[in-house]
Amino acid sequence: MEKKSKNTTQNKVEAAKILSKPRIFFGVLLIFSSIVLTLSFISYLMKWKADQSQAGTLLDKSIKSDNIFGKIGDWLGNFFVFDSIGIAAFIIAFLCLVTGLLILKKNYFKPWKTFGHSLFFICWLPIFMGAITGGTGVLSGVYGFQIMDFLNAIIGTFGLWMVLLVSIGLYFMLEFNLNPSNVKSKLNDLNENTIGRVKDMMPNSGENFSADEELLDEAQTTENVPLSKENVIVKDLETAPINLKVSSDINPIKIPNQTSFTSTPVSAPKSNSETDDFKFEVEVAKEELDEYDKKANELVEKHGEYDHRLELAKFQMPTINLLKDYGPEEILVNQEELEENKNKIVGLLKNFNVGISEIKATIGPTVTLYEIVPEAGIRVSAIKKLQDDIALNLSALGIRIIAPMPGKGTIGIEVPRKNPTMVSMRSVISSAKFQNTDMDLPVVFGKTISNEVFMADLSKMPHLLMAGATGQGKSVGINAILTSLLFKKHPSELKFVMVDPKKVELSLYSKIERHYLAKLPDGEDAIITDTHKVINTLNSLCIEMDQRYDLLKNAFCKNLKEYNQKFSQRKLNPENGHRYLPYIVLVVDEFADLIMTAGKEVEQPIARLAQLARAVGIHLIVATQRPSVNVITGMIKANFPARVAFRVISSVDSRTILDSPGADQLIGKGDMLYFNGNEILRLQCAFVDTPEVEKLADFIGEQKGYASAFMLPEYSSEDSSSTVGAFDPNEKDVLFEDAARIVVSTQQGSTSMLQRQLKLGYNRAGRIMDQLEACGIVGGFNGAKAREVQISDLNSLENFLEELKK
Ligand SMILES: Nc1ncnc2c1ncn2[C@@H]1O[C@H](COP(=O)(O)OP(=O)(O)OP(=O)(O)O)[C@@H](O)[C@H]1O
Repeated sequence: MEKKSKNTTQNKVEAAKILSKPRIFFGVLLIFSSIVLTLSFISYLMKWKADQSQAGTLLDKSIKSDNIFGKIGDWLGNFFVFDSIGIAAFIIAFLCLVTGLLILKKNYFKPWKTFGHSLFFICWLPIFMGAITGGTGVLSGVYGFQIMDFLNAIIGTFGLWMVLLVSIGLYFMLEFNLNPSNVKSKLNDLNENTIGRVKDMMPNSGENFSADEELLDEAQTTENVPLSKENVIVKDLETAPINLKVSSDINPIKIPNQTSFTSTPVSAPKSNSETDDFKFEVEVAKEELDEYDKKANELVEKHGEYDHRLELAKFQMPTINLLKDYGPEEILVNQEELEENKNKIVGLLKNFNVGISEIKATIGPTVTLYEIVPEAGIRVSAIKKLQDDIALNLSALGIRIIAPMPGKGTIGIEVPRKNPTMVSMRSVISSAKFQNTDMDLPVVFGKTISNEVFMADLSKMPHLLMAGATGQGKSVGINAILTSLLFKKHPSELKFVMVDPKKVELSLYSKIERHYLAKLPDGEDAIITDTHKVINTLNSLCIEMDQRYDLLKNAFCKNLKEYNQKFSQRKLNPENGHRYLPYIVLVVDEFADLIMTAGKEVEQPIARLAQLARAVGIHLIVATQRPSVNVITGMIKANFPARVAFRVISSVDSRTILDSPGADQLIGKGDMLYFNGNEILRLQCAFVDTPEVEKLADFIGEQKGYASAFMLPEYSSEDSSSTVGAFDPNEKDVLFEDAARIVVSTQQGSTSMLQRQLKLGYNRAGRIMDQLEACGIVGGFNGAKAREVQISDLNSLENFLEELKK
C-alpha cells in the first residue's frame, strides 16, 4: 500500500516536471518577444529621429526603415518608448522575459517582488527622466513628460524633485531595510573589511619577515611543498560573501517573522515560488555587554588595541640573507643505485620465499624508502623476522625496516643514499610552508623522506625531549629550532630561558639577552651554566607558572592565547597585575649533566613544569647525550610526548627515548626520528652552522632592545626561607594586617597574590609573608606551592590580631 502511494506521489512529481506544449509555446514566445522588444528599443533609441517619421507608414513598402526589426521595430519603439514611457520600456521587455521563464517553470525571479519593483520603476523612471531632460528627449516618453509637466505645474520644480527623491529614498529604505543605525553599522563593517584587506595586502602584515621574493619563488618551484594552496583557499573563503541558497522546488514551511538561527545544522527550509515573497528578516541577537566590556570597548575606541610590539616597534625581523646559501638542493636520482638496491631487496626476499607483488621507491634527502607490497598470503611477521638479514645483505649503515607502514598496508625499507643532499636552514625557512604558517610557535625541523618541509608547533607538542649520541646533530637541531622561532616571533612575544652546562653551545645567544632572554633578577648571565643557579631558575619558572595561572584564573581564560587576546582588547586591568604574557621556552642543552649533579632538585621542577606549564605558555626543550633510564625517568617521559632522536649508540637508548628501536640505525649528520606521540617519522634535520647563528644573533643584538632581559620572579630557596626569625610586633610591616586578612579570606598563602592585591614588589611581599609565618598565620615554605593558612576565618583572625597587639 505504502509503496503504491509512494509511487503515485513520485509519478505526480514527475508529471509536474514535464511541461505541457502550450506552456512551452507561450514561454518561448514571451522570451522571444522580450528579445525582439529589447533589440527594437535599442535600435530605435539610436536612430529614433529618423525612424519616428516612418512610424505611421507601416504598410508602405517603398519606405525603408533603419531599425533592426524594420518597420515593426520602428512601430514598437515609437509606441513603447516615444509615445509611452521612454527608456522604462526596457522594463516591459524584462517583464516579458520573466513571465516567459515563469511559464517554463524556471523560477529565477520571485514573481510578485519582480512585478512590484518593475511597476514602481515604470511609474518613477519616466517622470525622473522627464525632470532631468525637461521633456525634450526620448528618454522620458510622452507619459513621463506629461506627468512631470503636470506635477511641475502644481508643486513646482523643487516639489517635483522632492517627490522623486523621497519616493526613491523610501523605496530603498523599505527594500533594503535601511535605517540610520543599519547604515552606520554597514559602513563600519565596510570600513573594517577594507582596512583588514588592505592590511592583508601589505607585504609586511602579520609577521615582518622579509624573504627575497626571488628565493620564495625558487622555494615554491623547487620543493614538493603544496604551494600554500590551503592558504589561498582559506583567504578566498574569508572574503567571499556567503550565499544562502534555498532550493525552490520543495514544499513550503511557515517561518515566523523573526527567525533566530542556531549553529545546529538544519536541512534547508522548503519553499516554493508562491510563498517566496514574504518578508524574511534575520536578526542576529547582539551579546549584552556588561559594564566591564563596555569600558574596554571605550578604551579600545580611544587608544586602539594594546600593541605589545610598541616598545620595540622598530624591531626588524631577521631576513633570509643572514643564512648561508648552500646551493641548490635538487635531489639527483641515481638510477644505478636504485636498481641495485631494488634487485638486492627482491633477490633476498625471494631467497626466503617471500614474494613481492609491487615495489616503489621514494627518494628523500638522505634516505630512499623502498615500499614493498608482499604477495597475498605472506605474513608481515615473516618479513619482520628478516630485518637483520636484509640489513646485512644491503650491507649499509642506517637501514630501517617499518613493517607494516602505518596506514599504508606496505612494508617500508629505508636505505641511506650514497650521496645525500644537505638540507639547509635557508631553504626550509624560505619555504612557503614556513612563511605562511599560522602556528603559534612554528619549528621547522627539516625535510621528510618525501622531501617535504616538515614543521611542528612547539605550543602543541607541548614539550620536546631530544637525545642523540655526541656528534650526531643535536646541537645543530637545537639551533634549527631556535632559529625557526627567532625568524617568526617578535621579542615581545617570546622569551628563552637557556641552560647550558657545557658553557659553549648556547653562548652565542647571549647577544640577544635584552631582546629574547629571560633570567633571575640577581642573575648575572642570562645563559645559565651553574647547576645551583639552574635549580633557582627552574623554581622561579614554577613561580612564574603559578603567577600566570593566577592571572589566567582571574581573567577567566583557559590559555595564554585567550588571555593575551583579552589583554590586547583592554579587558584586563594592568593595575590588577595583568600584563602581556610572552611565551617562555626553556632550553636545557645537557640534561644528563644536570640530573647527575642535582638529581631530584632539578627533576621535580622540570616534571612540574612539564605537567602544568603548557596552558600558560611555558614550553620545555630538553636535550641529552645520554638517554639512560636514570636521566630520562618515567616521570619525565610521561610528560614529554614529542621526542626527537638523533643517532644513538644502542637500541636500548633508542627504546628509552622513542619506546622503540630505530634511532641506533640512523646515519648521523642530522638524520633523525621524530615521535609526535603517535607515529615515528624519519627526517633530515636542517643544517645551520655556527657562523650563521652568530650572524643572526648579531643582527638581533645590534638592534634596540629592552632595558634588560625579561625578569623572572625572585626565588628564595628553601634554605633561606627556613631562617624566619621570631615575630617582632614593632618591626611588622604597615600592611601586615591587610595582608593577613587577604591570606585568611582567600585561604591562600601566596606571595605573588599579596604582590598583586597590595600592589607590592616581590621583596616586600616576601617579607610580609615571612612575618605572617613567624606569627603563625601561615605555615612554612612549601616549594613553589602556596603556603598553608593556619587560621580558618576572619573572626578568628581579628581576635588573633588583637592578641598580638597586647
Ligand atoms: N642537519 C645536518 N646536516 C648536515 N650535517 C650535520 C647536520 N647536523 C650535524 N651535522 C654535522 O655533524 C656535526 C656535529 O653536529 P653537532 O655539533 O650538532 O653534534 P652534537 O650531537 O651536538 O654533538 P655534541 O653533543 O658533541 O655537541 C656538525 O659539525 C656537522 O658537520
